[in-house]
Amino acid sequence: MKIAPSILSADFGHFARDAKVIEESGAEYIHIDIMDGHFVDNLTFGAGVVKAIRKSSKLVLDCHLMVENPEKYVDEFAEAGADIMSIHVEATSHIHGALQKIKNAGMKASVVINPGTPVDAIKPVLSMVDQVLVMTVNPGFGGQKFIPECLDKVAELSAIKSAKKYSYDIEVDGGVDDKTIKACRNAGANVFVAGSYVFSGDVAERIEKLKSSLAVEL
Ligand SMILES: O=C(CO)[C@@H](O)[C@H](O)COP(=O)(O)O
Ligand SMILES: [Fe+2]
Repeated sequence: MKIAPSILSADFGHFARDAKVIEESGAEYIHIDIMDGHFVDNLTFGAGVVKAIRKSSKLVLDCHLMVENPEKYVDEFAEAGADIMSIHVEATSHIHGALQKIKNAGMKASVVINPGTPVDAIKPVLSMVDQVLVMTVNPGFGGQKFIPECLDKVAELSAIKSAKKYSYDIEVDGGVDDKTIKACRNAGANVFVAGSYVFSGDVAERIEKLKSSLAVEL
């Protein structure tokens, strides 16, 4: 089980400081949301910010690209120090090639599906990915309400993983807090992104609360 605080909800003027706080609070990943203003109606930052965070943290940098044609940026993110590169199946006509490019560049390859996209859309690439990210809100903004229907897809991916003996992690992203995290875990997720929940209080306390919610029996 891994907690991935999203720096989309952190202080944009103090990423290095907030990355340290995340690390000291016991989270396993730092989730970095890259948005291009085309694939989603929001603009954030690019590989330069990943490079800066890499200098101040040893944590796994879990980069979630909400950009059109993400294959164009693979080398740039690898050089910046990204560990995991998540790309949306809806954002490229060449999902297999793009994931292969990420693996060839030495990063973990992760495929993402939006709330309106079925698991069928990524079945052909499930044997090759390190992680599947199931969006539990529509991408673009932090602080949105969790969409519980997305958990059926988490359960479906978990069943496929067991049946085919695949080894991908299942990550959920959007509206995750100390309550919704339990339903995500029960459906089969093992990586949990949380932005507004973690940063709207004491970061260490909130991460601890997420971890203790996960420790409660199924
Ligand atoms: O990818 C995204 C949003 O598109 C996320 O990673 C958000 O940053 C999650 O924020 P919360 O829903 O946890 O506030
Ligand atoms: Fe994200």
